[in-house]
Amino acid sequence: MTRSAITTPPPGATLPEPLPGAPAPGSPLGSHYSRCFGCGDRHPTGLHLSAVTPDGVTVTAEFTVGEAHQGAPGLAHGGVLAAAMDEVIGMSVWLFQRPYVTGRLETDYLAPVPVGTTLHLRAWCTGMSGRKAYLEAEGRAGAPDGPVAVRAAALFIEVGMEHFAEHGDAQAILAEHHEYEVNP
Ligand SMILES: CCCCCCCCCCCC(=O)SCCNC(=O)CCNC(=O)[C@H](O)C(C)(C)COP(=O)(O)OP(=O)(O)OC[C@H]1O[C@@H](n2cnc3c(N)ncnc32)[C@H](O)[C@@H]1OP(=O)(O)O
Repeated sequence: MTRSAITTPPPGATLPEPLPGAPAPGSPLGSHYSRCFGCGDRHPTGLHLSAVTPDGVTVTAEFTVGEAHQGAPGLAHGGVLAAAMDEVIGMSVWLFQRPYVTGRLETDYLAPVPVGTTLHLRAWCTGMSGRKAYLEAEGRAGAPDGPVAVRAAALFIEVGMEHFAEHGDAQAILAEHHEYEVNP
């Protein structure tokens, strides 16, 4: 991965440990929003990622490239592949039980990805420092040990839950996250 200094953990960054209450290894991670382009099952043309965590700190997921995801005829759009990287990284950082958003996402495209290909995605954290989490992801074509078609490195920034209510749709949050208080 040709990651930049911005997505490289600084000296002293720490690696996450599985937290109490983390999903059991192999158990599916839920969608954070049913209409999310990345993971929502109610999004008509989204990526429909469903993920599992093998160990409480990393995430694996599958994404099958569909007709709605093309750039060149018959090939996945690069922005859609970046979205898949963003989503699987977002799912992995969700394991830390604090809300984060993408600050920076760097993507390397190593091979074209034809429609119908299933990408086997994996995301992991390379370090945490204050509000910053440094993460990487890869997508392998056809099998978990298939050739790497896309790679990413990212800087995610921790925010308060109010970030989503202030800038987004508070009613939609309440409809899906019953544990969330808009005015705590
Ligand atoms: C209800 C359930 C929902 C659950 C929802 C779950 C959603 C997950 C979805 C997947 C993830 C996404 O797509 S999220 C959507 C895409 N991303 C976004 O919309 C984020 C838009 N950006 C922002 O809102 C803001 O810029 C923030 C929050 C990232 C940062 O603003 P801030 O809180 O004011 O903090 P700020 O001081 O600027 O930055 C903190 C530190 O991070 C550094 N920093 C910040 N951005 C960058 C950057 N791009 N490149 C380098 N460094 C950066 C700063 O230099 C600083 O370093 P230092 O000076 O401290 O050293």
